[in-house]
Amino acid sequence: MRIVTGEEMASIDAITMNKVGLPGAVLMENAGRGIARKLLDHYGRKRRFFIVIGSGNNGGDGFVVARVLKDEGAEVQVFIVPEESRYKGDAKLHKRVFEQSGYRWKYWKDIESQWPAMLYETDIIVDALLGTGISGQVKEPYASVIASINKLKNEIVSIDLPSGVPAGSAELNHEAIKADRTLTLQWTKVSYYLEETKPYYGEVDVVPIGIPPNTLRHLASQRYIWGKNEVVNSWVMSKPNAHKGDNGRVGIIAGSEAMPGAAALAGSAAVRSGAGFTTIATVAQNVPVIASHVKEAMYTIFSEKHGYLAPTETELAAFMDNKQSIAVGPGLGRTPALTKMVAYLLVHFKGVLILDADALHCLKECGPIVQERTAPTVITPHPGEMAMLIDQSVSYVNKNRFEVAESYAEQYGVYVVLKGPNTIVAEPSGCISVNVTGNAGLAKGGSGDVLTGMVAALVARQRIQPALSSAVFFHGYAADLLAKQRHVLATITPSDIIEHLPEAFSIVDDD
Ligand SMILES: NC(=O)C1=CN([C@@H]2O[C@H](COP(=O)(O)OP(=O)(O)OC[C@H]3O[C@@H](n4cnc5c(N)ncnc54)[C@H](O)[C@@H]3O)[C@@H](O)[C@H]2O)[C@@H](O)CC1
Ligand SMILES: [K+]
Repeated sequence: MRIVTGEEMASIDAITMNKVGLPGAVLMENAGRGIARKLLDHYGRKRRFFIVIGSGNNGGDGFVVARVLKDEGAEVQVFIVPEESRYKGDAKLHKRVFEQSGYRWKYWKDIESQWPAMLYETDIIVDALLGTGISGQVKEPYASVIASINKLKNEIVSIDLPSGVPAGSAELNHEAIKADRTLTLQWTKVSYYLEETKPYYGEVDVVPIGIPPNTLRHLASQRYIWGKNEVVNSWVMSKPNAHKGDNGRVGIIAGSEAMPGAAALAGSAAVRSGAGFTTIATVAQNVPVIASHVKEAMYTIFSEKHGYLAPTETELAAFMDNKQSIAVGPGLGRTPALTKMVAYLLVHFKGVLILDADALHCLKECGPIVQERTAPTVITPHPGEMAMLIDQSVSYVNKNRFEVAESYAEQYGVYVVLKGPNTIVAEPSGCISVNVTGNAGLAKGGSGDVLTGMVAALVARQRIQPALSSAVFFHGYAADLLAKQRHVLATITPSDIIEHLPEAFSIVDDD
């Protein structure tokens, strides 16, 4: 399933009309009919609908919804916001079809004074005011209509996207409809995955409108959702006669004297995610405590300085030998020795190198080596770490997640796993996949260490992009499984996530 901006949606609509030959009025009929069907399925015919219609094609969809609901015997009132003369093209056509079907609309401004009382008797408000065609601040009379609707307690269902919310960005300096439910057309829009605009959408359901998939080849951007189907379809099953070496040799460099837990979580997650061999490199005093938690791992003791890892090049060279992937970072602390270690691994390690947590802070100094590296490099920043890497604020990163992840991945030739709600995986090619699993129970120290261990295990035996996207999926999916058992998300711990990985992985049925 793709994720699009308003401009991309308009260009695909145009290609469908002009190149494929499916008229816009048919797409609008499909859109309105699909939405009416969902409304009837969800709310039934006995509910009363109040449809508010704007002057663009989103309003045109509103006329189709109104006609189909009336055809089906539902109680519907229709109000248009602009002057009648403003309707053009397909919206004008469907306004006429609505009228010729014997149905009537009223001007919003004529009922404005009585509408709170009218709406008191109305169950559901359908918002067909503005769609993907909005530009800039919402102008009058739409701004006042939106503000009035938001004051009501009625259930609000938006067509395509909540009116006033831009499709492709989180630029929102004005009031927009706060929908309970959004029935989005054909594909979800970028703003649904951004922290600032997501809450406006409410629950989202996708309504196909008949755009042929081959039109997608005209899109330059590649953003898509990585869901259960993608995980299952891309999963490479273990061979029935596999031996340990076939399941990947994974190295985890983690844990200073004060932070043994980070190494235990990352190591344990790698083991639980099916790594054939997991070796944890840490300070000597950590080994007994970590080993009591991660019995299956092997241990390498690195030289240290004041409780922080400071390995020699010989120690690093020996550790790298034979490994498909190495993750560096959890619980290491930011020391000059860490920067040296990261630089050495970037140059000399030929497998997949995963840089997380403290190791990310070395990247600014190591930029040119990262660009020159030919083996795959993965970085797993949370928004704060990403902001540090590009010298921007966290709010800038949150508002521009797609662009930030994509441009960093392209500039440095790395895979970026930008964490947060709807974690993004950006490939060096610019291709982006978005995760839809997970919940607030994951917002805890240690949860990133678990993901790092999972990533290290999966990249060691699967292709890199599906491995990253699927690791993120399983991490969130385990949290979703736990959420079904617990009423309070706050009680979910990173260790619980590790324990639930077998249940999460069972969707790929790898016996
Ligand atoms: N043929 C098509 O292109 C299809 C489009 N569809 C619908 O059409 C929508 C896009 O249609 P449009 O491009 O006509 O745009 P919209 O319906 O989103 O709105 C554009 C209208 O709003 C006005 N407007 C723009 N910015 C504004 C602002 N800041 N404040 C107040 N008014 C503003 C414009 O003057 C124009 O009248 C989609 O969201 C979808 O609902 C669907 O019917 C499927 C087919
Ligand atoms: K809308």
